[in-house]
Amino acid sequence: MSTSEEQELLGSMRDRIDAIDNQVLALLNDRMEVVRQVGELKKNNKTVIYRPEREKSIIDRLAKRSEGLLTRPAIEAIFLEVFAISRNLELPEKVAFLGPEFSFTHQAAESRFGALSEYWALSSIPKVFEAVDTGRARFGVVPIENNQEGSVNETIDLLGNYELSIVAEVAIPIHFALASTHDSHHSIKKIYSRDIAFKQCKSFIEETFGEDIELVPVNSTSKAVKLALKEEGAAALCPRIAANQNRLPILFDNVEDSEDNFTRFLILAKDFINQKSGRDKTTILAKLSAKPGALAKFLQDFYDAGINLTKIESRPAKKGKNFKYLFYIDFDGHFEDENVREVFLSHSKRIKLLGSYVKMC
Ligand SMILES: C=C(O[C@@H]1C=C(C(=O)O)C=C[C@H]1O)C(=O)O
Repeated sequence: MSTSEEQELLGSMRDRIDAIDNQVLALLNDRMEVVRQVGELKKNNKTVIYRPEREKSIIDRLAKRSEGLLTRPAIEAIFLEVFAISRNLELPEKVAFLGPEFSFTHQAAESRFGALSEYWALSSIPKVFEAVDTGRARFGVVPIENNQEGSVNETIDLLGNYELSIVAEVAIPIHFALASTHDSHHSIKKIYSRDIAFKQCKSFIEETFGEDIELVPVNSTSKAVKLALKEEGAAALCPRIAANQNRLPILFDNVEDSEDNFTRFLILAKDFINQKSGRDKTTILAKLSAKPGALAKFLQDFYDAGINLTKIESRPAKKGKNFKYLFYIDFDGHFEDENVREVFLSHSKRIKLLGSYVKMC
């Protein structure tokens, strides 16, 4: 094919793409008009805007129906953004998250609430709880666990102290980059980062720098980037996006020890109840008496009801000198499922329901 024929073919294919885009745009506008009407209805009924179980059922249906090149993750990526824009149109809702900007929590929040939502970076997990509790933010996003390092105890304890609900969970892969103004690691004498990042990149640091390196923990990877930008001989271990946003060159990318490094985040709201989606997870806090066998009996009731527990974590109740414990428990199912209701009924005084939500992990 000659160059001019190729140009002509490319031109006609691009014309087809333009025509299809016109249709996609018109259809999206039609969709948004219906969404706006749903929003009106919800406002009149004072019902919640965000319905994760409905969004999941749309993606399930479309993934099953798709006959073209789009895979389920591709459909999910496109439609999660469409939903986020829809919700923003129904009612703009502020999303607080554990900052700073471009933190992993920010990435988790954006994966659910899209590019157009109003975000609010807060400097600590308690501040995110407080913002949602006082109504200054409609949603809060906080980390709950990393699959290499375990639970974020601060989040578990705060779930016990506040009356907030878990609306949804999000897991995102965690990748770290080593960024510095120096173009050789031999010039680097000091690395700034969060404590947890040093732990997750331990082998890389040892193999690259040996003993000859100072690791300086700071509160956030963004702060690490800012310090590394200013200081001679310094580097930051940070999310790639944090380095890029601050124009700090990346020397090594994906330096985490495990390729299988994920962090799970919770989306919190006040006065929020999810309807059943068919694939749900429920989280509770259980306060058990300090009698022998109390935990065994409690867990036996879940087993007898055919409920699959997916996580159990004990936390000190932090009261008195007799060392009582609270148990943070995740299990498959929705609080309205018959078998779950029965277990809840027989332990009503011991259980605090934190939420039932679409199981994503
Ligand atoms: C439009 C709705 O509100 C939100 C937006 C959705 C959408 O764009 O399809 C789906 C569920 C809700 O999170 C709805 O509830 O149907």
